[in-house]
Amino acid sequence: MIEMKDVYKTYPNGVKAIDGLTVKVNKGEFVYVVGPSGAGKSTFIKMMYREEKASSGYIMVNGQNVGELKNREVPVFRRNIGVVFQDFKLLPKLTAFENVAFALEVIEAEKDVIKQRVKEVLELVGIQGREDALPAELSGGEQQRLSIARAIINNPKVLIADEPTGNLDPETSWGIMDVLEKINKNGTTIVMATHNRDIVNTMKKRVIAVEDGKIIRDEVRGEYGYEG
Ligand SMILES: Nc1ncnc2c1ncn2[C@@H]1O[C@H](COP(=O)(O)OP(=O)(O)OP(=O)(O)O)[C@@H](O)[C@H]1O
Repeated sequence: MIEMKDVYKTYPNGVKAIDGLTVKVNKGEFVYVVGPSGAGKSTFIKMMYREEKASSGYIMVNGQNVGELKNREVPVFRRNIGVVFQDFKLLPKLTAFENVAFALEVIEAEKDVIKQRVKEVLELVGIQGREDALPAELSGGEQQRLSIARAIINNPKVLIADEPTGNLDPETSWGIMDVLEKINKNGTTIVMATHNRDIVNTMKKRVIAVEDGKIIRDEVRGEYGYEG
């Protein structure tokens, strides 16, 4: 599903963010990526959806060699990858419905299909009935649910989340984790970078710890493992 081999990433300013990384994530897994600030977590996961290009090494995602993708092939490649961010990145002038429908309009799905599918995903994430709300009219937790709905509208094989609970209080964060669990149970592979110790320690899933651009720990039922 996701495979990286001997991957390096140096940013144009000379920062070595990823320094020889090899890993495999199988279909249906739920993986936490942990590590100190600046360790390279975001860079690691951004390379999975070609937001950042590796400087060298081999990256395979959903059967596609990411390094060989031409720029014009990236949008189609990304249809099979949903992405969720800490700050939601919703379009502020569009309603909840429109934010989610957008990805289906791009692929010219029929109106009825769009309506039905948006209804399904809003229900799945638990914000049915809020179709007409603007993002600013939703709570932080609701906005994150909406951004998850947008990420899964195309039924992606992989969902990548970069600190999805980073802006949310603990109780709201648990609600988001329930939604991600449900999506994972439906067969979607999830990779989630997080600083949330409680969530990682409670959920007992695979934990990959990154430090100085390298994987220093990879455990099947791991713990967060950092103080503070
Ligand atoms: N676009 C960029 N240009 C230059 N350097 C960058 C860029 N993005 C990240 N870096 C640097 O690469 C290193 C790894 O950053 P990255 O964001 O991947 O870490 P992180 O583990 O996700 O950190 P955090 O937990 O704070 O989000 C850091 O030294 C960072 O300053």
